[in-house]
Amino acid sequence: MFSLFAGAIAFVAIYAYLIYANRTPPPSLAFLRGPVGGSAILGFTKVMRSMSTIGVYTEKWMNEYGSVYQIPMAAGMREVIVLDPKAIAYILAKDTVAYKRTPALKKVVETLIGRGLVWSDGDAHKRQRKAMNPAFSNASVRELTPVFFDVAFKVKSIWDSILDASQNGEGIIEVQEFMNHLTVDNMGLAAFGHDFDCVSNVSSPETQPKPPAKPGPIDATNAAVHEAIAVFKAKQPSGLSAVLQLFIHILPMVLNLPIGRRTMFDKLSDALRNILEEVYAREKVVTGAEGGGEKDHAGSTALGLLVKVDTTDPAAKMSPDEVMAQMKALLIAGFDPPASALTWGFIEIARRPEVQSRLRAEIMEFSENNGGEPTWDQLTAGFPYLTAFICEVLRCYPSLPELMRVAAEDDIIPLTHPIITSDGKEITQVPIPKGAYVTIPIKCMNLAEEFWGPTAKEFDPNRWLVDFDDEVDSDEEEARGKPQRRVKISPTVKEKRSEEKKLRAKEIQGFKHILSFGDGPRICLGKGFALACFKATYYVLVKHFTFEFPGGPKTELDSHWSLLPRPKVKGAEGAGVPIRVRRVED
Ligand code: HEM
Repeated sequence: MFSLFAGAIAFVAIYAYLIYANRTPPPSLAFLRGPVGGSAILGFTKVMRSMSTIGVYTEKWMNEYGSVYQIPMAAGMREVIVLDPKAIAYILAKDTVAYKRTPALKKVVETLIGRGLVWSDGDAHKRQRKAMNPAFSNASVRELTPVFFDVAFKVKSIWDSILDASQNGEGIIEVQEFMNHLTVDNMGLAAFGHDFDCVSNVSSPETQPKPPAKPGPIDATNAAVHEAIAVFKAKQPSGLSAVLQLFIHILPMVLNLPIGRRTMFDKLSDALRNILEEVYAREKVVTGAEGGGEKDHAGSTALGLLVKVDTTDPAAKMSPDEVMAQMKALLIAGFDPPASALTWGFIEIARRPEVQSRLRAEIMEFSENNGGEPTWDQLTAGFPYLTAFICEVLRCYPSLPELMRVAAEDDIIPLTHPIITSDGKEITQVPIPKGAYVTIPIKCMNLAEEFWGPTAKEFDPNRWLVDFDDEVDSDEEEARGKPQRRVKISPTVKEKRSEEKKLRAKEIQGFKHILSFGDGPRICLGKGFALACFKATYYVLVKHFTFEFPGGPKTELDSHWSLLPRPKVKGAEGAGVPIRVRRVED
């Protein structure tokens, strides 16, 4: 009886504290303005993290309170939202040292991936990044580009057999599922030198005719990864899991509860550990690390390179656990974001016939003039419309909608434009107290009218067709030497573009002024890898097939959470994106 009474008192006290904490910012952040209210317990967590409203309120509040403001989140926690380009560049430049992953995020990474590059900070991060960079350099991606074409052609041949087996030469193909499998095969072959053989084993949903069965049993290692991807794709967090995740930042131990997603992570982790141990052991033998072997194979894949680092450079030495964590990170980071972005690209292709025709025209023109598939240099220096299309996919659909960091020390953040404090003063720098949670809302920065103008929310690859001479990045610079292909620009488009050049988006750092790959020391390691894979995949599949939604271009979309947010067609099973595919007529 007494314990019941004590429990009730404790509950009321915690509830009252949460209400109080949500109403009053801590003194160190009280100078920042921001929205008040929200739910007593959750603050604004729900609107900030819900798929349908992510970015929407962030932009509205930026217009109201300026480019740095604070909001109450779950259980009295406060987040400082930063939408100032200079401030973002500053924070991300000091990433891993003055700004670090939050304890909750570290816990997620540790649970799912292990204590490798993605988990580490400071010097440990620098050391591991240095060891991994060469495997993802332009020179490596140039070598790997034929792998991306091979995997795309594998998808093509399966789609051909699906269309051959159909009555009317068309098929409703679950494109997201194929993109999941394609990205895993790309990672396996390019990074580990291992064929996971996922593309040939896409399960056949009822919407598509069965491709001819592949003879022979599936290798046990590959079966494990196929199963993990299937779980991953189908699993939506349960209601309880979704609620608990709102509290992850204050109670990281909720991750240890045996809720649906944790079980899914464990399964994925186990499958990956088995696969990677096998690949690691094999690679060690091949590279001669365990006596004899074909030493020249070392360095040909990311794994080969890591094993070589492991054995030849004591300063850069990585522990076996670190190597394992890197491999898991590569498989997960190299699978989920690119599969999601590729799928978004096919969604836009299916609902915008004009974009689809223009992409195909550019690809056909190259094919007719050159024959064969383009090299990495040709993909990088040419194909302006394909490049613009990919930039627009990345801008509109960033796989990570936001980055969150915790300040490891007191700091002062510079601003591009001043903000007004809660007592009406104008400030050009923002003091950030140690321990403050700082959020960089990637999706909002990519889509805010403040930076991208009145058409910010529209999917329009044309916005990227400025003179590429102004917008050279290092890849394009390197690929020069070949004649540049130019797009003919009409006077109206020219005028529109010169307006766009004045847009504040130019103030944003990161890849082509978008933050989808992050920035600073943690900028996406696989950026070049992803871009080459996207270009090869669209080149092959858009050249040979047409895409349309069975329900027409206005087909409604919904969202699905696996690890990261994924698109789905409203009402479709799991993360389903069924698209009607036909062969391109000669
Ligand atoms: C559309 C494709 C991709 C997107 C949008 C994307 C996005 C990102 C972002 C935003 C980060 C920074 C995370 C942070 O600062 O907390 C990141 C880091 C990373 N990405 Fe990617 N990524 C993509 C593809 C890839 C691929 C294909 C690979 C592997 C080949 C990869 C490997 C990594 C790794 C290892 C990191 C961690 C880097 C570090 O902590 O130093 N990513 N990615």
